[in-house]
Amino acid sequence: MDTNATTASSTLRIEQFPAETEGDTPSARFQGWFDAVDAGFHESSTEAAHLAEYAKGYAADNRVLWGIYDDEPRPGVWSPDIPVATYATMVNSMNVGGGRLLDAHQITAVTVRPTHRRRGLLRRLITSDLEQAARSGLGIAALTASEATIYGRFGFGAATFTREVEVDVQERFGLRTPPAGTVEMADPASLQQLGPEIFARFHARTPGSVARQYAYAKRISGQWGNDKPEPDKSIRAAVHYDSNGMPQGYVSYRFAGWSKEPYTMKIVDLAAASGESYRELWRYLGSIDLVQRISWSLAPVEDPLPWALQDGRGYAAKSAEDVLWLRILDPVKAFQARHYDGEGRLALEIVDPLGLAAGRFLLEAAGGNARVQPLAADDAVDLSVDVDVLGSLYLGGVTAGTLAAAGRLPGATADAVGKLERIFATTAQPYCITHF
Ligand SMILES: CC(=O)SCCNC(=O)CCNC(=O)[C@H](O)C(C)(C)COP(=O)(O)OP(=O)(O)OC[C@H]1O[C@@H](n2cnc3c(N)ncnc32)[C@H](O)[C@@H]1OP(=O)(O)O
Repeated sequence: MDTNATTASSTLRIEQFPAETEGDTPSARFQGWFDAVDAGFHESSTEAAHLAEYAKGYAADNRVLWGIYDDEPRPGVWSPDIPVATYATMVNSMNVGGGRLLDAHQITAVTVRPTHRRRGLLRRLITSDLEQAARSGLGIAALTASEATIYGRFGFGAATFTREVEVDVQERFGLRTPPAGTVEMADPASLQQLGPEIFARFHARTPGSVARQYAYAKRISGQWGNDKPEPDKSIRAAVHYDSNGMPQGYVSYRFAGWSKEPYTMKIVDLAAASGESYRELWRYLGSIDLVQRISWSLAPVEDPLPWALQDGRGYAAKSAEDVLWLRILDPVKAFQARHYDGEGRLALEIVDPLGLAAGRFLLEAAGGNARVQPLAADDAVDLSVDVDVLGSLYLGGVTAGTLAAAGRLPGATADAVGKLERIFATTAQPYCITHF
């Protein structure tokens, strides 16, 4: 795609391209694009030698990169090969309950140069991208947001949350359940292969989980550090095996250093294919000597751990953070894909400022499935819902009653809110430990 757009000072051109490498070297276009992303997120410029690794990973993810280029920069301005705005997309599966997976259109690497902000460049990129994604048949779009105030206007609502927790692992630490299986320390490099295998089973059983991009296996196994694709020797790892000797969970972690008191071990990544494995990994973490606290920034909001501990007060929940923001692109596809714990029949109008999901629909849920049919524009409906509010409701991370109390369902009767709540109610809180 090559779209021209004129501003007061220059002509801006939009390009869409894959992460290309020429042999072992990333293309000049990729280098310029990456430079702009680094600047947008206030990172140091990535060394040329590392770019090839990232380009390889982005190619494996099938990322589509977008750049807006200023072809007529003033003299002395940063190279015209470096875009004034960046944007990227890829498609990965999302667990939508009941073990069902739906492809999600993921948006990432959104930056606009300070000199070009608030001129509508993000709006231009995201509206054009969402239209393309909807046309290509994708039912839902997803992103993780740097700020909570940006994406609601484009139809995204916060849908999953995690908590930062600190667990006291001194004398008071202990689990109520007897040990099951064994936990072994592992060569972190083994997680390059084992990590994704176990994660795939966690993904299959966890509503809200999103499949992971290439970099994850590298980072959890210490082959890549957080800030560069070079080995991170501080990473340690352990694997839980069930009583049949099958690996069921892993944790990778690093020590926060002797200058930080209380002495703290930080979880880098923890994924378990069963509740038992989750508890056993914590039993292991609690047994590490010379450590007083385990910290984890991605604990589930409804964490079983404090209920598994003999002393639940050793578990301190700190801040909560939104992770996935969802945007319905195709209501029929998205709502029919989802699993339903609730039942009911609801006629709803979707209000969508971008028009993509707008319309009236009849949703009938029973036996875990829903049938969704478009209605005529003048058919009666139970209530109107903004598309960003539906994004928040989609996985059951918040109830319609809570959103009504927050004033996010204006004009809806208590009866209609009740219907909406019953249909979308889920027994499990959605949980996503994938950032992208
Ligand atoms: C998925 C991700 O990658 S999240 C990462 C997002 N990127 C960052 O946080 C990096 C730093 N920030 C930036 O690069 C830019 O400020 C961006 C990308 C957030 C916004 O880009 P811009 O081109 O300035 O946005 P644009 O001019 O298209 O604004 C569109 C609308 O969003 C609003 N908006 C843009 N940024 C923000 C913000 N940070 N907070 C609140 N509102 C915002 C604008 O006011 C405008 O509103 P309106 O249409 O109602 O008038």
